[in-house]
Amino acid sequence: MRQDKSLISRSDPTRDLAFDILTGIFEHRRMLETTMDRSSIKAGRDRASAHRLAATVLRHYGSMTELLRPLLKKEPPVPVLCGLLMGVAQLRYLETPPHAAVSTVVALLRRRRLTPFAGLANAVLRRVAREGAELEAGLDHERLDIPPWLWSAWGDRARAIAAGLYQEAPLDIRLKPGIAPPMALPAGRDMSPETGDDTEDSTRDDLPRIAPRLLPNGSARYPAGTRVTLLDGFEEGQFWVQDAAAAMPVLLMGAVAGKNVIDLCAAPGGKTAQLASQGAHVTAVERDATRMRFLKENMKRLDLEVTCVQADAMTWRPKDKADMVLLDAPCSATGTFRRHPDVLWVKRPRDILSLTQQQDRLIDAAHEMLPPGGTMIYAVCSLQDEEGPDRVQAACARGWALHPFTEKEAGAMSFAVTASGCFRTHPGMWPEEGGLDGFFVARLKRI
Ligand SMILES: C[S@@+](CC[C@H](N)C(=O)[O-])C[C@H]1O[C@@H](n2cnc3c(N)ncnc32)[C@H](O)[C@@H]1O
Repeated sequence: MRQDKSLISRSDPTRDLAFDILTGIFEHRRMLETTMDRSSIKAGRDRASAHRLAATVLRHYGSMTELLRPLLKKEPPVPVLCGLLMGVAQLRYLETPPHAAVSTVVALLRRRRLTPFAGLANAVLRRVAREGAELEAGLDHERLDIPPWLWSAWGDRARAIAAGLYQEAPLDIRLKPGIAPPMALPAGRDMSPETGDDTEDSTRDDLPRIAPRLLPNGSARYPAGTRVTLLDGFEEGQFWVQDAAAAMPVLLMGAVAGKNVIDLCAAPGGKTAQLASQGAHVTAVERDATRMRFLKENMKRLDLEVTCVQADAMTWRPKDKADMVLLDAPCSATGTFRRHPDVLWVKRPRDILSLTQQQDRLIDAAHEMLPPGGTMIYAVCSLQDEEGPDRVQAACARGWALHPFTEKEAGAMSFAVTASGCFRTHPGMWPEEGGLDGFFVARLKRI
């Protein structure tokens, strides 16, 4: 295949940013959003395309690495592998024309002072372009695309969970009571094809709109890629972003109107908004100053009144005991891999241990915020037993009793109620409705 010289010299913000994201993850364990935030590339279309390319590599990382194995005499340096994987992703999944997929990666490696590997990349990617289907035959994608430590930790749930990896997550919102969900612009039609900037309002007004899907738990669901800030009613504070599974901890609290609820670990405030919009008197506690600022901005946009406390929930105590505590604890977030496929490759087993220690301390702190008989809802967006059922079991030896959920309480998601009465979802569930994030929720009563 002839190399296109014009592509070699041209700048390529999409692939540059995707490469920075991937090397950030695999060389420095830096989360994808951190690289996006730091990037000087600002055009919306470049950022969206870079995100899509990097996320495609992350979703297929294991199987694409395996596909490359017979074509490489030895393991290449990490940045070279990242470049090669970008090429394979474009060839196998993104329908990029082969000459463009190959030449742009070769050009990228040259720009990044990896010229000695340009010939290798050219030869390897040309073979993938020709023989990709045969090279891929027989690979167990689900098994390979989940890091081995997570696959074994998920046990017999692993294959079902992994099935959720290949579907980009939709956009879910929750609406304030009495508000109808707005129509949306089709994803990708909201930016100018020339500049990548947001389209003018007047241009947008001419585009056709699509209706959301109304989920049985009251969430409204839009196709992946829909931009929430462009939905009518966003500025007016009529709704907020929240995955359908993330809405369940508050829905499982039952009637909260008029109750004093302490919302521990509250930012950016999805659950705070749910509680406040249902009439609870909410005290939102958040340790991180920047995240607390987001929470306050969100409550202002939504016109919801909430008492905000910037403090460490491990040491902060309320003047009066609460009627209920919601503890949405910091966790590994492995349940969010559809939206954040980087969690799979950034998190390590040792992170789990440190998180479980924090979770236990926060559960103990919540104990002191409730009267005897008071209820805490414990939630994590983690798929790990250590952060879910094991924490509940440990709490039951320290002054708590599990108060099981009934299937009726879980409504349309009764399938997620476990034998012990906890609530547990994973990304492979509810495929007919477009999938769910992974969440674990338990109701504990202070003894
Ligand atoms: C899973 S997120 C919470 C999501 C939030 N409940 C929502 O629904 O939008 C966990 C939050 O806990 C905060 N956090 C972690 N440790 C904390 C602590 N010791 N005290 C208070 N907040 C903490 C983090 O800064 C983060 O914002």
